[in-house]
Amino acid sequence: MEKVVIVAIGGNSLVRDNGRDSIQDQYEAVVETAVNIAGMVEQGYNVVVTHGNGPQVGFELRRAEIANEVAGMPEVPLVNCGADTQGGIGYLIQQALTNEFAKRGINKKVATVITQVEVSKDDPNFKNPSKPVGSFFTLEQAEEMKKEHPDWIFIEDSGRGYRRVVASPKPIDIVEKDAIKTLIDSGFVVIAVGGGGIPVIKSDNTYKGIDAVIDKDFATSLLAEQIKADALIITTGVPRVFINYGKPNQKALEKITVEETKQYVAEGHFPPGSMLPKIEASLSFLEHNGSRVIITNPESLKDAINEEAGTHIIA
Ligand SMILES: Nc1ncnc2c1ncn2[C@@H]1O[C@H](COP(=O)(O)OP(=O)(O)O)[C@@H](O)[C@H]1O
Ligand SMILES: NC(=O)OP(=O)(O)O
Repeated sequence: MEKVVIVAIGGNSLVRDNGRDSIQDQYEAVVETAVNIAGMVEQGYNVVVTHGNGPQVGFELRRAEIANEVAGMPEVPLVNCGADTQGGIGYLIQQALTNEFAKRGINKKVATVITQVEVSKDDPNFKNPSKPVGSFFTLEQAEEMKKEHPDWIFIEDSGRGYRRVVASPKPIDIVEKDAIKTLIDSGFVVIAVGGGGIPVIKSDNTYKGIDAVIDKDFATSLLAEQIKADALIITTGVPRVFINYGKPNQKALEKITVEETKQYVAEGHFPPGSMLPKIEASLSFLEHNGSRVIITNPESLKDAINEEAGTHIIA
C-alpha cells in the first residue's frame, strides 16, 4: 500500500512580485512545484495536494471592489472570491501535474475537487479578523488606504509589510471528504481544500457560504486526519522553520519533537497569520495519529522527504 502524503502549497510561494505577477508567472511557479511532486509520485508516494490562496483571494477581492467602484459592476462576496481562486489555482496545478506526469511517463490521473469546508457561525474569529490577504503595503500606503476605507484592517506580516486581514474561522468538517477519499483510493492524485476550502455554515441540513478565508494549513491538517494520511508536508517561502526568525541569532530547525515545538510556540517564535498556523496545524495532525510533518520550500520537497532538507516535526 502506497503511503498517503498530503502536500500543502503556500499561496505566497506561487506569487513572487506582490500582485504584479501574471497568471503565466504563477503557472511557472506551479510547474516548479509540480516537478517536485512528480518526483515524489515516482518514489511511490500517493500524493494529495492542497494549496493556499492568501495573495490571490485578496487580488480577486480588490479587482471586484475596483470594478464596483469604477464601473458599477456588482460586488463579489469574499466567499465567492475564494471559490474562484480554488478553481483558478486548482486548474493551474491540475494542468501542470497532468503535463509533468505525461512527460515522465507516470501513469497517474489528476482531479481537483471543489471543496466546501464547514465552519461555525459562532466562531470567535469572525469578530477578530486575522488572515492576511492580497498585496503587501508600506505603513504609509496602509494608512492612506485606511482614510478611504476606514473599515479595512491591516496587520504587519512577518517583516514583509502590511496586509489587509479578513476573518478566518477554524475548519470543522470537510464536506466532500468521502469523494476525496474515493478518488485517492482509486489511484488519482487529488487536489482539494484549495484556499483552505470554501467556508460554509450548516443549518437545518442546508449549507450556505459565509464571507471568510480559512487557513489552508488548518484545513489541510483536518483533511490529513480525516483521510488518515501518513505524512503532512507544508511548503512555503522558507526552506526551514527558524527560531529568532529575522534576527541576527536566527537558527534553522532540522528535527524537533512535539514537546520542543510547543516550547518554541510558548516562547513566541512563530507569528500568527504566517508561521504559527503551520505549526499549530502540524501539532494537531501529530496529536491525531499523524506520524510525520515536514515544513520546507517547494524546491526542497524531494530532498525533504528523504530527510535531507526541511524542518521535520516528529510525533
Ligand atoms: N519562525 C519562522 N520561521 C520561518 N519563517 C517564518 C517564521 N516566522 C515568520 N516566517 C515567515 O512566514 C512565512 C510563511 O508564511 P506565509 O507566507 O503566510 O505562508 P504561505 O506560504 O502559506 O502563504 C515564511 O515565508 C517567512 O517569511
Ligand atoms: N487560505 C490560506 O491559508 O492561504 P495562504 O496559505 O496563501 O495564506
